[in-house]
Amino acid sequence: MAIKHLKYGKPETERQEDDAKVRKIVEDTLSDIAARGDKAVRELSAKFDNYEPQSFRLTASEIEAAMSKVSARDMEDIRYAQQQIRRFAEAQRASMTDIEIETEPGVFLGHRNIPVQSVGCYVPGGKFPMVASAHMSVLTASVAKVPRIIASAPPQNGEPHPAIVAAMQMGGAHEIYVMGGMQAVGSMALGTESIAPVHMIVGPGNAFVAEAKRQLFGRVGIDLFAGPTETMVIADETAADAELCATDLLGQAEHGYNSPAVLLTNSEKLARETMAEIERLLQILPTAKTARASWDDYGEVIVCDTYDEMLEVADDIASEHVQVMTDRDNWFLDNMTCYGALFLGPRTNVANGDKVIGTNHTLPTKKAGRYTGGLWVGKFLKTHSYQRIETDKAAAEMGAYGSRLCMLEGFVGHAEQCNVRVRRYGGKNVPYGTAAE
Ligand SMILES: NC(=O)c1ccc[n+]([C@@H]2O[C@H](COP(=O)([O-])OP(=O)(O)OC[C@H]3O[C@@H](n4cnc5c(N)ncnc54)[C@H](O)[C@@H]3O)[C@@H](O)[C@H]2O)c1
Ligand SMILES: [Zn+2]
Repeated sequence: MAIKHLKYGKPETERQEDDAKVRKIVEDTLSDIAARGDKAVRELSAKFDNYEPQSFRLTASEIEAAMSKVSARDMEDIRYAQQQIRRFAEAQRASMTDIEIETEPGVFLGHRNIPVQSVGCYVPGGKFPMVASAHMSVLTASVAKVPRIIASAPPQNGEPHPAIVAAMQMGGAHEIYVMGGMQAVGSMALGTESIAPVHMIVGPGNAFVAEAKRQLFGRVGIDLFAGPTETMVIADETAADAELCATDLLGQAEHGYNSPAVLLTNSEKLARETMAEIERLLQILPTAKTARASWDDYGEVIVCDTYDEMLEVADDIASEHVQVMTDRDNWFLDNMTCYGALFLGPRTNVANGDKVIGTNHTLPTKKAGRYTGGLWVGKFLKTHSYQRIETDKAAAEMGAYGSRLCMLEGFVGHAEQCNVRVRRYGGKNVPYGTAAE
């Protein structure tokens, strides 16, 4: 087995120190919002976004005014993207059905999928106004029929971003706020004098946003841990070249200063050519400053001997995005178990997934792909079970088993819940505090 690193990112210990700093800042901020509500939110907004509006919530006429600034071409593109996302989300919704079966004569068990009743969708917009995140969260919640969908994005130069407002409104948001980062997530989850709290917070964001959601989990639901973007390219010489690999790595490294980009290949030649191509592109990419920081601190190049080794490394890293360009893309689809989403073959790419193709772009980071997939309509649905017994005979029979199994554990009160049914519906005399025969 030979797995060789041609380039390493920051060591794990340094990454953990960064995480600890973020954890502390978020903890203090959330306590402050819980204690001082709107006042705290106002101060944070002034400090981080230089934004102090009358109200953080947009009125109907402010929404209309913002939307009127969006060009017809942009509106049409947003509509197209939302159509693709809706189509796929509706098909996924249809895959989840309510069920009811008769497990024994007269015994009925079922489940119902019930929408979360209120959600807060965070749409990031610090570095880039992420219009697409509005489709991913708001529109998907609409397909799930969530009755109250509120959405928030940071201001851009002191104003709501027109295209984000349009995407939120077209996606079906019922309330639109202009708040950024931790203060948006914190106020929607905890509630303030002016914002009624929600039951669940969804959407991606920077390290502070992701950490705020993590800390709020329990008090509210969250979709998943979706922090700074990560990308992995799995490539061999048969399907990819240095230009494709380098472009796909830098395309996602530009998200911020802390976006891991990993090349995994079985060709040292392709690896070295890609590294050279990355240096060339970093001279001309207009967003090279952040892409360079990410590549220097978090970029990795790993060369394996075999496809099995590549699979093992890929599952271990569990990257958010995995672009596969090999002679066996479907083999990776069949065998990979830990990742956010797969992008198969050289003809598609992560940017398609980010913006338009229809799969959700809110995906697990920091190895969360080991225990969850990305945001999808199912995350907005709660699956609740129920049971019903329709015959006296079934009540007495199930009750007798139940009674004995309760007594096996010493639960006399539980057993009596069963016994009273055995007596009433089965006509049997089960003395109080004993197991039914
Ligand atoms: N995992 C996913 O599914 C996914 C999808 C899309 C985007 N992303 C990630 O979302 C992130 C978006 O980050 P962003 O920063 O551009 O936007 P953001 O909206 O997440 O954060 C911006 C806000 O952070 C606050 N802020 C600014 N400086 C701060 C500081 N020093 N401390 C605390 N808060 C501060 C401000 O209120 C600002 O409005 C990127 O890292 C991107 O990779 C992830
Ligand atoms: Zn992206």
